[in-house]
Amino acid sequence: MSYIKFDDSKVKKFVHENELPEMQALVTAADQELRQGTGAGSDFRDWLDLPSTYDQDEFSRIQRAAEKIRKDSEVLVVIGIGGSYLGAKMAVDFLNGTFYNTQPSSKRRGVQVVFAGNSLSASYLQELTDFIGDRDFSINIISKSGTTTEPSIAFRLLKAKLIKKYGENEANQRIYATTDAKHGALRQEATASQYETFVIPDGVGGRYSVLTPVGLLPIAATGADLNQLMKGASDAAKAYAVTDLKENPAYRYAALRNILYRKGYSTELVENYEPNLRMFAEWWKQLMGESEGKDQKGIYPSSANFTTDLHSLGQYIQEGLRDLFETVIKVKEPPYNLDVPMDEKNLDGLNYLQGMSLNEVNERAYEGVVLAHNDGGVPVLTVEIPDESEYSLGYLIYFFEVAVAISGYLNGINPFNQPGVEAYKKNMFALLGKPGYEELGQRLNRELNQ
Ligand SMILES: O=P(O)(O)OC[C@H]1O[C@H](O)[C@H](O)[C@@H](O)[C@@H]1O
Repeated sequence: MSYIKFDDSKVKKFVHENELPEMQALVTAADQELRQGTGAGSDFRDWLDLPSTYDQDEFSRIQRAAEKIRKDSEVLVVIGIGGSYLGAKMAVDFLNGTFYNTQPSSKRRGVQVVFAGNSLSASYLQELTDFIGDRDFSINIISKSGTTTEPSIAFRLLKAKLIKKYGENEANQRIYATTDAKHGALRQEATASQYETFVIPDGVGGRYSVLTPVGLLPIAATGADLNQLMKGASDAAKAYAVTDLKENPAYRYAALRNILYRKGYSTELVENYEPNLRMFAEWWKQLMGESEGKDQKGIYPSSANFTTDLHSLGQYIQEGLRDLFETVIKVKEPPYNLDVPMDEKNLDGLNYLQGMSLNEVNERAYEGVVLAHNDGGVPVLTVEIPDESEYSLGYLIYFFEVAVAISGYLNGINPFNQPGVEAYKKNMFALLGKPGYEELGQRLNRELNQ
């Protein structure tokens, strides 16, 4: 029995029964490319075995650092963007719930965790600085390259606040740098200022890095169980190492989304029925979008939060352009449940739900939505995890990581690079007057003034 329940019954109408078995040969070939390193981008496959081969010493150091942060800080500011942001944020929200940061400290397992360096908004940074106020805080700066503009600017500003409060020596002991083992500006600064550092392994790209120190330190700062997280991922690594599509739901998911894509279903909406999974979709969008959107092709990864968006996007999903398919991430047993209360007056007419639990209502909503969207021409896949534990999250992360790698090879692209993200950066540098970009700057300014 698979730990994750993958339900593909609601794509049957859209996929002929021969199609999946006919994908087996291609999936087997993609699996070989991935496992034997014969596919494109093979230098970036170290996430595959990471859940069982990670550096135990560093893992213990992360836990000790998290303990120190929990003792000497009320707030941890995590600075990073893209893969150096989304995984940690997604996991912190998933494991701790929507109101974690606003809970009184007596109810929280760890420190408040806030994120910076994921936009260029001055207002956001000012509000975040005000949120910290005079309270004790630490910084975890995360950047693989060490040169990304957004986190670098945020780090300058927040480091200045830290130094002002504690002086340079103590400030340096409150800065934790997660970066490349040897290269990059952040590595240089960390060495010079003697920050405690953690390594983003060479063979792990940003969007595959949540189970490295990138995600692990912020997650540990909330008091979550890292061992269980890694155990879930390593059990998934074993479960999803089989090539047979009948036995491997992650590969089946990859194959089905490729079958659907070839039929013109070019947008995938990942959906949830639990608000603490909102950020999961954001993490998933980077994983899918940067992995697959290249060579002028790829499924467009999008998301919706239910039942919220049934009252906004619901109309489009039901009756708009028929190029959508949905992947629902479902939690079998959410951490809490409530009964719908009885109301004597029954003015809202809801007494027929009396005694029913809210989770049951949510479940009926899910079932109703799947059938309605199916009738409207939308294929629906469901990925169900038993609960919101660390173990389940580790399992789920690995499910999507291995699925997108296979899916990318099925679609004939390199799932591990992201050349396209450089284009805007070059333009931005040129427009900001960065040395070395003068010629491009002149051309862009002429274009802007036309
Ligand atoms: O960790 P960093 O080097 O700062 O990179 C952060 C992010 O920025 C880049 O633009 C890439 O598109 C992402 O793949 C990466 O995760």
